[in-house]
Parts: sequence; structure tokens; C-alpha cells
Amino acid sequence: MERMTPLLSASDLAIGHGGKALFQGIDLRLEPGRVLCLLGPNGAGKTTLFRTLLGLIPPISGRIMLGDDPLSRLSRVQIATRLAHVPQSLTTPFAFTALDIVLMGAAALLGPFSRPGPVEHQQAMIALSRLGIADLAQTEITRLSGGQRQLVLIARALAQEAGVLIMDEPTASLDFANRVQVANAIRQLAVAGTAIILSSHDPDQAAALADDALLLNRSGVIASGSAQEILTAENLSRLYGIPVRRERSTDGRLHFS
Ligand SMILES: Nc1ncnc2c1ncn2[C@@H]1O[C@H](COP(=O)(O)OP(=O)(O)OP(=O)(O)O)[C@@H](O)[C@H]1O
Repeated sequence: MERMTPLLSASDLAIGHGGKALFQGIDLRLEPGRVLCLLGPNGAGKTTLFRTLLGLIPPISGRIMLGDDPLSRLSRVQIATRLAHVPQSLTTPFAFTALDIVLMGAAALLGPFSRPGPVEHQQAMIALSRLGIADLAQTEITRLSGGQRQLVLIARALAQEAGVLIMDEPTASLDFANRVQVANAIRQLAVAGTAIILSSHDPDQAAALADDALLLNRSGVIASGSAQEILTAENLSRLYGIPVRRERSTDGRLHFS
């Protein structure tokens, strides 16, 4: 069977800072509707990989492609039409409303001297609706819960109309209810065709959310492939350097301890 062209792919990638490689030999491909989760200890290089995929740090070697185009040949605006970044949290001292924040995503594709108009407004409202938070459009973000703010950040990325979302620990600072809400939103976006690459410190979450996983530590890529297959006790033990137990509950979910 012919394979689909991935929205984002990397082959034989070496990444690092100041020309010093943290890893080499990273291969990944992300097709529409797939969720890929990066797991690895603190300082492993997950953020460095994201920044490299976003074109903010040059790779040391290897190739990154957005569809059929090499990332290195695309302008920032062209990259923004394909890839959107969702940061860990939203901090701003200004009294922006949720709609203001999402409009920033819709406006990312405009020229430097253009202001968002009705088209961008509509795009922003559609993004808020897709995340079920259209009723919060006029609420100042300082009045929103951590989970609601995270949904606003995801809506901002959606309003950018990129096919791939890159999410750096999207549920890191959230309580249980907000984590469930954001995780459900991520799955719904994937069902609708968005491709998502995210990082997590929670193997249970990776098993529940992701189709594929990439396990990285300072020794390199420990494993890569189908999340259900590579999230084994043995691989996670190697990844974190501690004994790990894997259990499957009656509802089929994987749990690690
Ligand atoms: N701008 C930089 N210049 C030089 N080294 C850096 C820079 N940013 C990060 N590093 C180093 O690169 C390594 C990987 O860091 P990175 O932030 O990518 O890890 P991470 O897996 O995202 O960690 P965490 O899970 O704690 O967020 C670390 O050793 C870090 O000190």
C-alpha cells in the first residue's frame, strides 16, 4: 500500500546547541490525524527537538520536511501556515480577552502592516468553538482557569490554520479535571485530522493519548514506533533509569508505576 506524504518528517536528524549534538539518528513522520508523544527525562532534549522542528534552531545534520518542502527553504510565514506551536502556559501582564489571544494566531499569516479583519475574526471564533469555549471569547484571560487558558492557546494555534500542532507539555501545570479536558480536546483535534506532536512526563498519558511515541534520553533514541508496542516496562526502565511496572486495567488502559 502506498504511504501518505507526512505533514512533517525528519530523517537522520542530529540536533543540539552551538554545533554540539545532543542526539543523532532521529527519524520521525507525522501524518494527518496522528498523535506522536515524546517522552524523556528532564534535560533530554525534547524542547530542543521542538525548536529544531519549528525552524528556530538549525539542525546539525539531517533533513526536516514539511510535506514535500524542506523546512530550510520556507519563510517564517510559510512555516506558520503548516506548523503551530502551543507553549506550556500563557503569561501576559495585559488584560487580553480570549478572543484577542486567538486573533494573534489568525493574524500570524498577515503582513506586518495588516490588521485582523472580519475574516480573521471568523477564523478565531471558529477555533474557539472547536474547543468548546466560544462563550469565553470576551473573557479576560486573567479570569480563566489554567485548563481554559491552555484551550485558548490551542485555539490560537488552530486559528493559524496549520495542519501540525507542536505542544510542549500541554498539561504540565494542570489539575486532574483540566488535564482530562485538554487531553480530550487533543484527541478530538486528531480525529478531525490535525497532526499533533507533544511532549509529556507521564507515560500513562502518552499511552492514552498517542498513536506513536519517541523515547529519548541523553544516550539517544531508546525506542520509536507504535505507542502501545514501545511503551514497555523494559523501555521505560531504560529511559528513566529506574525499575518500571506496566499493567493493563480492565478498560484496556496502560498504567506504569
Ligand atoms: N540555548 C541553549 N544553549 C545551550 N544549551 C542548551 C540551550 N537550551 C537547552 N540547552 C541544553 O540542552 C539540553 C536539552 O535541553 P531541553 O530543554 O531540550 O530538554 P527537555 O527534554 O525539554 O527538558 P525538560 O523536560 O526539563 O523540559 C540540556 O542539557 C540543556 O541544558
